[in-house]
Amino acid sequence: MLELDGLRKRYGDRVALDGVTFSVRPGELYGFVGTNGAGKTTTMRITLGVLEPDAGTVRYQGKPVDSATRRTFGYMPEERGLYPKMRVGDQLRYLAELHGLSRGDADKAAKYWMERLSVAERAGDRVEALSLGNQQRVQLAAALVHHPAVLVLDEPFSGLDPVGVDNLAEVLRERAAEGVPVVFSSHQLELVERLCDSIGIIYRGRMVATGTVDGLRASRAERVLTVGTEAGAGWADRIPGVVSAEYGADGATLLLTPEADDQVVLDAARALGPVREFTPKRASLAELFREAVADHDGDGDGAPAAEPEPGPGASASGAASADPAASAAPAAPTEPATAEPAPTADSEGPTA
Ligand SMILES: Nc1ncnc2c1ncn2[C@@H]1O[C@H](COP(=O)(O)OP(=O)(O)OP(=O)(O)O)[C@@H](O)[C@H]1O
Repeated sequence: MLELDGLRKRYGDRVALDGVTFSVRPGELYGFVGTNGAGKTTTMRITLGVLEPDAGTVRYQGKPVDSATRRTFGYMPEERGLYPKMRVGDQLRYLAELHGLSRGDADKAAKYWMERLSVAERAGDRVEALSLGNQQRVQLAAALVHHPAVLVLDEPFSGLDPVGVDNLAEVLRERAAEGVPVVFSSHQLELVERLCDSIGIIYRGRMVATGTVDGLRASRAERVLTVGTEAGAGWADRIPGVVSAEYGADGATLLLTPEADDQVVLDAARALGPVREFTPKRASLAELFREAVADHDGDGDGAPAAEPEPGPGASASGAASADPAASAAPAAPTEPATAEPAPTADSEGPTA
């Protein structure tokens, strides 16, 4: 199990993380979602030891994570970053060897992941000659090539075409099925809802919700029910637990408290005539996300607070989409895929 416990981080005066706690079980696919600037990248960088927290611990299998354990993790950083001048196949073999694979195993693993992620034809090309989407696939291969025990991926789906999205979703499901804890961040909430066992929502450096989507649905403040009936307006107004009701020609849309007994509502409607429809509305993750964020929004306007501009000295690497439901464009590669030293042969290393 991967456990993040009470992570805190400030950048100057800005509190980026304010006690981030969640855990990812073996075999669990965990979707980490949040508004821009909420703290996802900071959390992931701390998990991989690229950044030190001011407080808090990251544990794997019950022990604080050290650099040896981190070498067994697969990480896809938000800032991307492959060696632009290095050829795709050489790069993957090199990274696999850096993580301890023998030359032969590194070669096999590089070939396997280039096939799986559909970049095998580009094995001999320099990374800089690839389209951004294909660079992204190579970046994913780089995170996967050493058979990681844990996967931490910062917006792995951004910039992929629909085939690439499906391909990666299948790979992540497979890794999870083999018992790997997988955590990834994304602004594509429909995808996260479809794919993930558990979800964490971070807002302004705090976890505002975590659990399964069904669990989050069950704990929401209100439920929505559509009732198809010819009973006239006002029939549901006095039913205990009905917060509000909207009446139309085909029936009513009711807002219920979590404790309300929907069977009481059904009985009341049936007493007035036939009921043709009785449908609880399932909240989408996008709706749950907006509610969770609005509940924790200090200005009380129900809309997510805008991310303030970074202060002097802030990194520009947080560039991403402006909307939680939109996908981010991948950044140009700038740094190596791991926190390892730059290669010495056949490469000029990462550009600054
Ligand atoms: N190097 C830095 N220096 C100063 N402030 C920083 C730095 N990196 C991040 N921050 C700030 O910390 C907060 C969290 O940023 P972080 O990049 O972790 O958010 P995020 O959830 O990954 O955002 P996005 O979805 O936009 O990628 C933001 O307020 C950001 O401006």
